[in-house]
Amino acid sequence: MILEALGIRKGFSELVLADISLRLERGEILGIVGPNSCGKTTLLRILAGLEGYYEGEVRRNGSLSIVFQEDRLLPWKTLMENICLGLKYAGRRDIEKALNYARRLGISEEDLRSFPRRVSGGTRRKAAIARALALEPEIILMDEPFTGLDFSTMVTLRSSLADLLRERGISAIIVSHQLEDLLTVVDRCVVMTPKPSKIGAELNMRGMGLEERINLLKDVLMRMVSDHGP
Ligand SMILES: Nc1ncnc2c1ncn2[C@@H]1O[C@H](COP(=O)(O)OP(=O)(O)OP(=O)(O)O)[C@@H](O)[C@H]1O
Repeated sequence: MILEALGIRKGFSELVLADISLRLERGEILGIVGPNSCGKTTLLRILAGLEGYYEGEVRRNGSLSIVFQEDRLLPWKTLMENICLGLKYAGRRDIEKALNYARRLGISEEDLRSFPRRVSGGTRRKAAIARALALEPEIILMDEPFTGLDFSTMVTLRSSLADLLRERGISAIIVSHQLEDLLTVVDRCVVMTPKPSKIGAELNMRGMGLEERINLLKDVLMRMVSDHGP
């Protein structure tokens, strides 16, 4: 186990996460799906240590980076400078390695030298992911990495990202509404119920083809809708 959540409970004006327990194994890619506002982002923030108050426990056995839903790039710095920002603060000099992650994700040399406003949304998303990978974390948490991208960007990002994670043995949790893209890359998937949310189902998808994965998830979602209402 590299990351584990035990009995997480968290609310704001109302209870959002009622009782969430999950476990990420070393080298595993875990998907999280769930209805709007069930608390997926809040859960990622708790796993990353960014939420001050919650009940339950998070256990972590490795370094962690998070990719937020918004790219959060500094507009006055080039993509290259943005990607290397964390390295600079960490006092590290392995810039070439960081830029290689960016290239592997499909960012061109020209875009690397450009400011965020000059490049496409897809390239900004890739830069945000490259910035997180540049720190060479053992765990990466990604909030909606495939959402809002055009089809070809999504397909190339999905495969280059999965290759990089597998190659480097990085353990990952990916939250996504893009079910087909998510299911293509995960080993396992957990499904959250509507809030106050719990884990409604846990699906081991290793060794399954995409169609089988989609059908399995569809069945589970249909069952959960009939149990919890729309
Ligand atoms: N800082 C906050 N203050 C008050 N309420 C919050 C805060 N953060 C989240 N919430 C509320 O908690 C609930 C869960 O939000 P969260 O963004 O975690 O859900 P989500 O599943 O990621 O949503 P989506 O599917 O829309 O991305 C929502 O009702 C949201 O309004």
